[in-house]
Formats: sequence, structure tokens, C-alpha cells
Amino acid sequence: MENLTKKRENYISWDEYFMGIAILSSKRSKDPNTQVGACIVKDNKIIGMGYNGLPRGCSDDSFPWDKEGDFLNTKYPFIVHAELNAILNSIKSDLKGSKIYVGLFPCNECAKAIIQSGIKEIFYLSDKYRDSDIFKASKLMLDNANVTYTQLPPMKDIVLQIDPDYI
Ligand SMILES: O=c1ccn([C@H]2C[C@H](O)[C@@H](COP(=O)(O)O)O2)c(=O)[nH]1
Ligand SMILES: [Zn+2]
Repeated sequence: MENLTKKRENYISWDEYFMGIAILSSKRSKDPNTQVGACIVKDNKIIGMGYNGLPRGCSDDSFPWDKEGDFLNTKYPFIVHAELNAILNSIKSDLKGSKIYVGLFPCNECAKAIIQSGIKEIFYLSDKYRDSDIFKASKLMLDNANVTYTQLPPMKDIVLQIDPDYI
């Protein structure tokens, strides 16, 4: 028994794995200010992923990316949020009892979609808009619908580096 090779010990946890995938998905976002990725999981299997971006078929170069100005000259009316994209892209129609990993705490519209789709647990990293009414409304609905939300610790030490020897 003593001479047997032992398993690796510094492997990442399930939470780190799924949040890592959510963050990797966010790297596809064209939003210059906030990139959000989401990953839906059931029985430790990924069943949906998404990031914030324009609806399919809308050109990334034909719509504004501004934060301020006339509403129609900003990105806000046009972007599909990461969580909604993950729900809409899901390979399963039944998301009941699933979990969602998302880089940013969900807004009120995403909270509605999460509740309606049957997702029961949210894991998030950033809560940078916690003082805004939109995100307060989100928490009110999630609490009332018994959807739990847990902030995961920052994962600064997960770096995706491909070892040249790997190839
Ligand atoms: O629940 C959410 C909330 C926001 N997003 C996206 C929408 C926008 O692309 C950015 C936020 O942009 P700011 O410049 O930080 O206002 O995040 C999302 O995907 N999900
Ligand atoms: Zn949202």
C-alpha cells in the first residue's frame, strides 16, 4: 500500500470548477465594462452556459456599448443577460432543482427567469450592484421564492495556462 502512487491533492472543487467555467464563458462577452458568464448545473453536470451579449443574429458592431446617454444609445435595451442566455441555451427543458453559477449577482429580470425556470441555488462572485434597487428587488423575490444565493470566495489563484509540454 505504501508504494502506490497517491492521487493529486490540489485539484479544484466542484464550485471552483463550475464557477471557473462561468468565468471562462464571460471571456466571450463583448461588453467593454462588465463581462458576465453563467453555468447551470444539475447532478454535477453542466446543462447550460451563457454570457452577456446581443441576441443571436444581431451584429456586435451595429449596437451601442455605451453605459450612458439616451436609452436607445446605450447597451441596456439590447443585451441578453448571461443567466437568461444560459437558461435559453440549456440542453434540458427541465431545470427544476438545478444550480446556477454566475460571476455577478443576478438582476431582477434574471431573478424572475431563474425562479420561473425552477433553479433553486445561485452561486455568485461579485455583488457590486448590491446598493441598487434592481438588485434589492432581485433579493426580495429570491428570498420569497426560497431560492438560495451564496457568494463564493474570489478565485484569484485559478489561472488557465496551457503548459507547452501538454501539446
Ligand atoms: O443579471 C445580470 C446583470 C447584468 N448583466 C450584464 C448586462 C450588462 O452587459 C452588464 C452590466 O453592465 P454595466 O456596465 O456594469 O452596467 O452585465 C448580466 O449579464 N446579468
Ligand atoms: Zn440580469
